[in-house]
Amino acid sequence: MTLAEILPSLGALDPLPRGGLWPEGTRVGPDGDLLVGGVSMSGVAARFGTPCHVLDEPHARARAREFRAALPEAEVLFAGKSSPVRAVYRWMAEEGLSLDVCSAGEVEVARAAGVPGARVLLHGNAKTDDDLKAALAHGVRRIVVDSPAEVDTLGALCPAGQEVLIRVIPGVDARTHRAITTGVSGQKFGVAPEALPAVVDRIAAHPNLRLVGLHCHIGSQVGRVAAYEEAVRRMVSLFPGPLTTLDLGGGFAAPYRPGESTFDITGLANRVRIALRQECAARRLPVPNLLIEPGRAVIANAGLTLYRVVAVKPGFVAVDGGMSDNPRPSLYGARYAPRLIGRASGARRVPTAVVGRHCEAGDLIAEDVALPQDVHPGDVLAVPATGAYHYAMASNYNMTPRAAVVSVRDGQTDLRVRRETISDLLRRDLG
Ligand SMILES: Cc1ncc(COP(=O)(O)O)c(C=O)c1O
Ligand SMILES: N[C@@H](CCCC[NH3+])C(=O)O
Repeated sequence: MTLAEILPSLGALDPLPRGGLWPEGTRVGPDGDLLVGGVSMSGVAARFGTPCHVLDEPHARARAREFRAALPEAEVLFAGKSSPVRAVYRWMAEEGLSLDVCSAGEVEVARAAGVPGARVLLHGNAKTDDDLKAALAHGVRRIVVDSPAEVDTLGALCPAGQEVLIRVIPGVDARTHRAITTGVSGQKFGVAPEALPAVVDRIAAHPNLRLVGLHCHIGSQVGRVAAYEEAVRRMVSLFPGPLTTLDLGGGFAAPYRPGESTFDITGLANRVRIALRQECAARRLPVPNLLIEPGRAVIANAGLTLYRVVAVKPGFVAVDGGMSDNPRPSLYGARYAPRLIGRASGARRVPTAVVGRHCEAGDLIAEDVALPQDVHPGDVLAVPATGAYHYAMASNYNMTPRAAVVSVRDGQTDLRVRRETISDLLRRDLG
């Protein structure tokens, strides 16, 4: 069936697709409004303005618990870069997750959220002295060394006994977008297997550093469980001797459009657990503590973004945000599934491109989505799956103030990050 054949058969209130795209418990009201966490989304748009990022707190917490339940023997670290919001770091810590950060800024969000350094791990391919100093000042327990030279820089700054891991390139192709494929040679992260022994020796020779394990991260928006199994086997084969820690990184995929599936966390747990035991037994190594660093798979589908329609042309609906709050279409060719909220429409559904307000033809959010033909300026659109790497990667392109972040739960709304103002932006411009 083609889209054109399906469109006229849809009713005035299109059902929400199943499968984890929207936060758990999201409902369509009889008036076409969308209720998330018991809160009216058109009400949120009216009260907080648009664009507005909304996070469903119970959904985020439930996904965090799911990871812990699937891998009770592992330490689950929330990838803080995916949603550097104090409340989110706090929820994750309350659910028993640790935190992975990669900059002084993320360390400070962790500190402000009350996440103790003992539960934080720092990584990054080009950590500045400021990043390292911020981490050490907060007592960050583990730091992932990404290059040979970093051993000396870190060793000179840190106290005796600093726990370190080494990020290694496992040579596993995650088969995701090239810009976020990080487990193969020819990209900037980690130490090649052949360079590993020299880095191990350099750490061993440093009085302040204590090597506890190896780290890898094969990429992001990875759908294949088998890629992680492969990574476990490769990583254990690279162990220079018994180590207490194997950090497999994150990257577990999230659905962005109807029909895409939620990552199989239980499948991951089973296959990784077996691979780890087998590989360690074969090499007569003790089984190390397993660490994983999910970001997107925890928080992406807890989030949605509300936009107001500003302009309409045949085939196009333009909204009051775009690549400044969502650079993912331009970076990775990502596409989303917006829906009209706030009113029911019986108008014919027509294939529509939802585009942003920025000065580039590539500034689009969705192509070929079935929207009612009568969508007009002032309408509100809701876009699911925006909880990860949206607020985190927002920019001020075209001097656009960044959007607010609001969280909802049990009918309650909390403003977590206030909307930026043009005065905020001008204050930095000293003339
Ligand atoms: C080292 C590391 N860990 C964890 C993550 C989290 O990735 P994701 O949000 O895709 O789970 C990233 C980002 O890809 C990363 O670079
Ligand atoms: N920012 C990317 C993923 C990179 C994750 C960080 N290593 C995204 O939105 O898909």
